[in-house]
Amino acid sequence: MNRESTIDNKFSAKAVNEPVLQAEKTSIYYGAFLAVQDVFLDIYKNQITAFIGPSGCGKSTLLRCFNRLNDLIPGARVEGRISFHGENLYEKKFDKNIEEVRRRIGMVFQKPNPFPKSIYENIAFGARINGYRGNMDELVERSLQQAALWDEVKDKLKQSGLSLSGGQQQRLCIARALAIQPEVLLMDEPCSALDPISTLKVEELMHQLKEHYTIVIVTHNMQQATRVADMTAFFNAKATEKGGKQGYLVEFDQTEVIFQNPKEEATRDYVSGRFG
Ligand SMILES: Nc1ncnc2c1ncn2[C@@H]1O[C@H](COP(=O)(O)OP(=O)(O)OP(=O)(O)O)[C@@H](O)[C@H]1O
Repeated sequence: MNRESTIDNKFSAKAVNEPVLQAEKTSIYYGAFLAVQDVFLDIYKNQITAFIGPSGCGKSTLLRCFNRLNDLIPGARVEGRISFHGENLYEKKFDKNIEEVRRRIGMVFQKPNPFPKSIYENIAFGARINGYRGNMDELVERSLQQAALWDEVKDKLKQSGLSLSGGQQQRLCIARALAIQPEVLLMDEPCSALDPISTLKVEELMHQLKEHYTIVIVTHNMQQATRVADMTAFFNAKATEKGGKQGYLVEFDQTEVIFQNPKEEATRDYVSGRFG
């Protein structure tokens, strides 16, 4: 996508909202391998932004940069800028505060990964580590309510989180993320391990959560993107001379534009199921 059309898209969406996170000419490497190149993208407050595109185009790689989770991968490196409320997230100032970055920008993974602890402790543990001094019972209830799980677990808070169904475990992980009061939730294919009913529950939950949180979701499920996302970014990958693949952002716009009237032919082909 050329820079001008990115700017056009940016301005049309900016009129609606302010960006919380921004990628500006962001390229991400694993060692010498350039996985994603020159991404310009804004994530708007209280909106859901979906990343879609074929396997290996760098959706998860970019997502993990938004809370510096890629720092944990040896050899991973970011060029260009990622900013959070206008401040460069990769500045030294944030190096010392990386836990705070990840508290404010939480993450939910593909596979539900509750701690092997009680349902109650799954919520309380992180809050305690983050220095929460308020009423813990209230926080546990509030977080489970927000994650639309309270009614299902209120009578068994001492049971292991691992005793819950997959869909419940994922909502427990969302509750755990919410308990440390983030501003942003990054969700990497949060429903791919769930059955259709649990998937719909998580999607309903996302609609409720966006009133208070900004959400970015990586999804392979295009119906899911159309159901939940306000904005959608379509990524693709091109073959490199060395036989690898390099990801790039093709088009970023309001979800209905991406699915009904995209500007790029590649987007049209992908959303109509012609490749991917
Ligand atoms: N930890 C890593 N070390 C080295 N290369 C990696 C690592 N993680 C991802 N890659 C490479 O970076 C590229 C982008 O991968 P990424 O997982 O971000 O793509 P994706 O679009 O999320 O794919 P999928 O939809 O299959 O999850 C791929 O070529 C992948 O092999």
